[in-house]
Amino acid sequence: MTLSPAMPVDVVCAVIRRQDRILLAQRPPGKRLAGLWEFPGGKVDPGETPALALHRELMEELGCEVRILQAGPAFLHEYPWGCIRLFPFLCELTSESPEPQAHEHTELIWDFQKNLLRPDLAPADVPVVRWLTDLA
Ligand SMILES: Nc1nc2c([nH]c(=O)n2[C@H]2C[C@H](O)[C@@H](COP(=O)(O)OP(=O)(O)OP(=O)(O)O)O2)c(=O)[nH]1
Repeated sequence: MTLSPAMPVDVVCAVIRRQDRILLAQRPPGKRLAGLWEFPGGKVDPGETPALALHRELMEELGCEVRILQAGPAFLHEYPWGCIRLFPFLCELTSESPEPQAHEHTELIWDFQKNLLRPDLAPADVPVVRWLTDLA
């Protein structure tokens, strides 16, 4: 008998670009992947589109507003606790947006795109960085 794999959890993330830097956020203690760096975002709620989820999560986590420049392909990643389907969006802050603040993360950094493949990046984000590199 073959078991059907569990349905992946849909997660959106924002690659927010400002000049040649990208915003990275450090996951807080007590959460899965604590201490690793990720692109801000989160789980898509039932009935929500990925784009709506992105705007909601960014307002909750960072208090900022973005314009979506490009939607990437969805990337599947299997963690020991389950599978996620990650929808990346290349974005920029809107001209009226407040500066992003870490409401839920330990720290935020604007890092150069060439530095994103760091060893402490969330593993599911590696293909997102490759997608970004291929866009350039
Ligand atoms: N937001 C975000 N989540 C990511 C990224 N890469 C990655 O593996 N994830 C994972 C971490 C979480 O398991 C899940 C997103 O969940 P979340 O951020 O909404 O909430 P959470 O930490 O409470 O999730 P969890 O511990 O319950 O899994 O996707 C990323 O770049 N951004």
